[in-house]
Amino acid sequence: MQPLLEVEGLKKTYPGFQLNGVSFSIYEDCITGFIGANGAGKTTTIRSILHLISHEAGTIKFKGKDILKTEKSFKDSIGVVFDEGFFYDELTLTQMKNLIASSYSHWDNGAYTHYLDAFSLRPDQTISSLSRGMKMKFSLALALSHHAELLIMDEPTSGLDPLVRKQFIEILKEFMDQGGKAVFYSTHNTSDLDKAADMLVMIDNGKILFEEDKDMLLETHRLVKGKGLLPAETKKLFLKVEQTKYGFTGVTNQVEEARRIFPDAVFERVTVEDIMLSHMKEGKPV
Ligand SMILES: Nc1ncnc2c1ncn2[C@@H]1O[C@H](COP(=O)(O)OP(=O)(O)OP(=O)(O)O)[C@@H](O)[C@H]1O
Repeated sequence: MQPLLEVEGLKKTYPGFQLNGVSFSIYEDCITGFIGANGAGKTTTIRSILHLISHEAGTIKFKGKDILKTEKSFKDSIGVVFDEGFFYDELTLTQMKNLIASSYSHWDNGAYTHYLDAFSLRPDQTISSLSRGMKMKFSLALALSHHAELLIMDEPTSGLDPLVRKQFIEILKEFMDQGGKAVFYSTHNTSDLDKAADMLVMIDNGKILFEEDKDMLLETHRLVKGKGLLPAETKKLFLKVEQTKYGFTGVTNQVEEARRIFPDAVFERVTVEDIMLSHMKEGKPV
């Protein structure tokens, strides 16, 4: 796998919070989900990558080149979608598009019209008349209309209904089918990542907890449900385990050992949410 974007040693300090040497890569032909609790540092990381905020240390390379030295070509190569689009409410979609299109070297009006049609958006509508879902679709249409190689999105699906989220995933897959592309997006909708993600990057309290292939994670973890009281000395087999008066439920990545010790327990496949929760303890990393 070829890294398209490499983030190395990113540091950004706010009072009471620090991105602390954040490093990870976004690979070509991969949809990478960026997960973590509220306040973990997802938006701060994305804004630092996009240079919307300054950072104190760290390098960001796109196709092996420092983006500070290739600012214009990096901007041309990425499509960006935020939770709330940065739009002027009083403008029509066409007026807003014209403003944005002029800053890209390879704007493709045919592609833009295609997406506007596909999303049932009217060019003469004003931004203020768009619902949340329509705004996201408009953002996506803009992000996909200048031959971007990498889509970077911060919670693009927050507050959207399941049907729009399904459509969103279909568009991402269509984008990826072109080949040589990559998507990086933060979300709390982990069930979408079960369907769409190839890689997962998890951040907690400003530090990367893991950067893994999703299928590998799902393959190497199991949700274990057993009866009775869990012996204290076996707790270390679990990333997180909960005991009730009826039995215990926990996520393990030591599946063979757990099967040996709990032959009567039920072993179920995990979801991205199970993995995420198993790495968090009441908002703090284990
Ligand atoms: N402009 C700012 N000034 C001061 N602190 C900030 C600023 N922006 C973010 N922070 C702090 O940085 C931390 C990380 O915030 P960030 O928005 O990156 O988290 P997040 O993972 O995107 O959270 P969420 O899932 O809730 O969107 C939080 O503690 C937040 O309060």
